[in-house]
Amino acid sequence: MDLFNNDQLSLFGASKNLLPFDGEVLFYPHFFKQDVFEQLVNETPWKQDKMKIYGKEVNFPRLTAWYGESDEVYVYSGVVNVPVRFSPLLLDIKQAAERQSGHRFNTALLNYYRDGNDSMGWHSDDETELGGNPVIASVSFGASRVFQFKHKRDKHARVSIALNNGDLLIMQGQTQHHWLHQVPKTSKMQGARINITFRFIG
Ligand SMILES: O=C(O)CCC(=O)C(=O)O
Ligand SMILES: [Fe+2]
Repeated sequence: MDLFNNDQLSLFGASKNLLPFDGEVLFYPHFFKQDVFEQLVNETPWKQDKMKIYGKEVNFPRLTAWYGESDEVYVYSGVVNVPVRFSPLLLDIKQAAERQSGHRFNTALLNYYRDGNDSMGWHSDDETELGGNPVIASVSFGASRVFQFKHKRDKHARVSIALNNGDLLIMQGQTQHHWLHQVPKTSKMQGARINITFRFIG
C-alpha cells in the first residue's frame, strides 16, 4: 500500500470523495463502534407517516422519528415534524458525527427500515431550512442496505455503496444541488436497519 496515495479510503482518518464531481460524499466505515441498534429500536417513538398519492392516503415505506434541540418544526416530504428532545444515546452519536465532520447539528431524522420492503425513493435533502450547501451526517445501524446516488443531469453518473452497522457517511458541498439519493427496496432476505441523518437547521 502506498501511504502517500490520496486515493486510499480512510487514509489518516481522511476519506476519499465517493462522488466523481459536483459534490462531496465522505465515507467512514465502522465509525460508531458501540452496538446500539436494539436500544435505538426500543427507545425511539416511531411514527408511521402517510402521504397522499392521487388523493389516496398511503403509508411511508418506513417508520420515522424527528429529533431536535428546540422547537424547530421541519417539513419533510410534506409532513410537518415536531421534534422530540435528543436522548443521551443520540447526543453521543451526534457528538461523534460533529467531531468527525467539523460541523454542528441540531436536528436528526431517524428512519427505521423494518425489512427489505421498506425503502426511501430518489430525493435531495435541499429544503431551504437546511441552507445552501448543507452538511448532512448519516449513521447507519443494523442490517446492510444499498445507498445510491444519481446525478440530476448526467444520466450516466451513478454511485452505489453498501451502508453497514456503524458506518458514517457525510454529504456536503454541492451534493444536494446536483445529486439525488435513495435506499431501494430489496428482495434479498434483509433484517431491520436504522439510519440517522443529522442536520443543521438555521
Ligand atoms: O437511510 C438512509 O441511508 C438515507 C436516509 C435519507 O436519505 C434521509 O433521511 O434523507
Ligand atoms: Fe436523504
